[in-house]
Amino acid sequence: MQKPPELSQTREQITALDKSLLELLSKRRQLSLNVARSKEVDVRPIRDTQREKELLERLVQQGREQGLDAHFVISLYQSIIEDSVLFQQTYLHGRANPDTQKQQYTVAYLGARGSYSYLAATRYCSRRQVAMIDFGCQSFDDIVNAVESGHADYGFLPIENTSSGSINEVYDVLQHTTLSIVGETTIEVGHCLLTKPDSKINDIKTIYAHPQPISQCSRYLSQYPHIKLEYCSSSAEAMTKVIESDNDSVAAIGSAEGGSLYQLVAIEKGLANQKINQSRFIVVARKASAVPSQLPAKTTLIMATGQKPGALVEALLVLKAHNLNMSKLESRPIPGTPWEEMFYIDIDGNLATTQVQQAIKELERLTRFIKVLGCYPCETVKPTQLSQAQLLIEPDSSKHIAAKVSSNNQDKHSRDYKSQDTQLVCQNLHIGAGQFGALQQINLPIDNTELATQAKHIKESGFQAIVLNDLKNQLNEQQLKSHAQVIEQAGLLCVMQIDQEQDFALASPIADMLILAGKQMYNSDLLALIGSVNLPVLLERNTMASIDDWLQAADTVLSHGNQQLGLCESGVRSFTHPEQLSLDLAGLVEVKSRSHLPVIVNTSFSIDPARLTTHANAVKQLNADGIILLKQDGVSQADLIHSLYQE
Ligand SMILES: O=C(O)C(=O)C[C@]1(C(=O)O)C=C[C@@H](O)C=C1
Repeated sequence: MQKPPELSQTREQITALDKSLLELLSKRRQLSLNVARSKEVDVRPIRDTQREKELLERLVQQGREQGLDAHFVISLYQSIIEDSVLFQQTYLHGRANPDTQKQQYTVAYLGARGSYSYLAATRYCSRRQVAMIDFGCQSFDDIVNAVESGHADYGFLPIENTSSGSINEVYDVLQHTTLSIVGETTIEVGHCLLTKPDSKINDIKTIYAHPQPISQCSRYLSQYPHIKLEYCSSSAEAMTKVIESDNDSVAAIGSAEGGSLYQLVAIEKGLANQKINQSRFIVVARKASAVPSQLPAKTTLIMATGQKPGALVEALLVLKAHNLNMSKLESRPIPGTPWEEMFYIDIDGNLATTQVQQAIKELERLTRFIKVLGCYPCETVKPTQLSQAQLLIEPDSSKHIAAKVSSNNQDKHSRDYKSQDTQLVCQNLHIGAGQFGALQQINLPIDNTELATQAKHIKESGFQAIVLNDLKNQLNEQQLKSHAQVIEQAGLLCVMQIDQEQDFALASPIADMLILAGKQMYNSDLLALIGSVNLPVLLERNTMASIDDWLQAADTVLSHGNQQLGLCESGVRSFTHPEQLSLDLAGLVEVKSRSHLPVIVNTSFSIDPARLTTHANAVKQLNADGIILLKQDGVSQADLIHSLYQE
């Protein structure tokens, strides 16, 4: 074997290379700032998931050429993109609130340097590239007082943790404050056992910690029943106790980063019960902030509905009616009024929009008390994923799998195989298991301006998605991508129909959902392909196919892994009117009773537009899980959709 280079020499090379990598990352960050500047001018959303998908796909390919694993490349770039998105958000939020721009912020937080609140505050300031003057406090009330009295610019309050849940005391403090929530930040909480350098785990007799880490590390602590637990008001206080102690038998629970500020070492790591342990903090300030429209925003409300039965449901229906997603609902008792609750609600939406304003106005009529606690940029960056197809499925090996699995095929579509109804979930479109989806099919070709106008009406009419078909004949890749972007900007999902084999490669990287056209129902290669993607798929019945054939084709798809499968009934050829399709309503009932898969009905080719309302309602009565309606020029289908959603 050839003698390897000296270890120290190789390490020097790695050190130099890492420095270059950091320089490149810093340059990339500056470029993303330029992107934010352009988006500020063009008023475009920060997030462009289509661009991210293209970027990831290219990088996976380039990485593969360099011998790098696709999953490694993806996870690396998901972090880089998260940083880029948050950096851009911070920049635009700062531009929209110029009076908050300072060289340094005084920040009030719980505990002292080294506490998790301190780490969250440091992270927040460093992203804003401002110096932080830290103002440690003994309690949440003290934090709020420090900001209200002007001693601090911002206060950091931990609001929830992924393992121990909501932090009730913070909700109680929020009931009475005049402060506004202006931001949020989430940090990874890596609990470690921190000791003086010479301590060993077997020597430890006392552990100091805040009650939250103690509850989050209960499984680890139960291994040492002889160790005494002493509660502290913050993790920083716990660390101080250890460093000030004159013996080596004491330890604290805290982060390795925090511990190093006290010269403590982490002798055990990963103490939390749950592998992913994160805490979300809210940032409060005296003045509310404005969130530019390009940023994903959250609005937090508190309200008291009174004790009338169903009052909360009524209030929540207002949010539903305005298509507002509620990402959190908490209730807390109101001091002095037993059995009455104050509700805390996080809405995904910007207070500046009429949608949110209108909802609040309606809530004001239904509630006894309502207050907006703040509107702020949402800092959760959901990572963009690539489908299996985009991760490049080797065609030969996929055929091999197809042969193997088909011999082990046991009626996967049947209710005997799976008793629960399958539900297709694609953002706000849910099909099956009691949820009804409404999709609008439009005719191509269409130009982007006209598409944007139509998409707006389609959204307003209550549909959740647009279906595009005849792709390859009508559009090139670029046009298809820009159509998908226009549809996404209208807040709708883009469903693409695979009419021929070439459509699959074109549509699967862009679409939110696929429909395999009935004429391809017997194409086993295409069934295998749609069975291998991580995308919801509807399998349309061939106009000549029996229900058995249809369900057998569904089994082929399910056998390849894709369980997000639904069926699409568009009509069958009848002997009475061979030139026109007729909707097989008896077939719909049969397939619903035999299979757990959701069934959506496409009325485009089988129903006379004059009788659409009657037929669409019949389809709903027969337990179909959704409907596809063809767009008709100059005809509004809003009333019809509305009636389908009435119980
Ligand atoms: O290209 C953009 O529009 C960017 O904002 C840059 C970037 C990136 O960092 O690559 C970040 C966010 C977008 O979602 C897509 C890409």
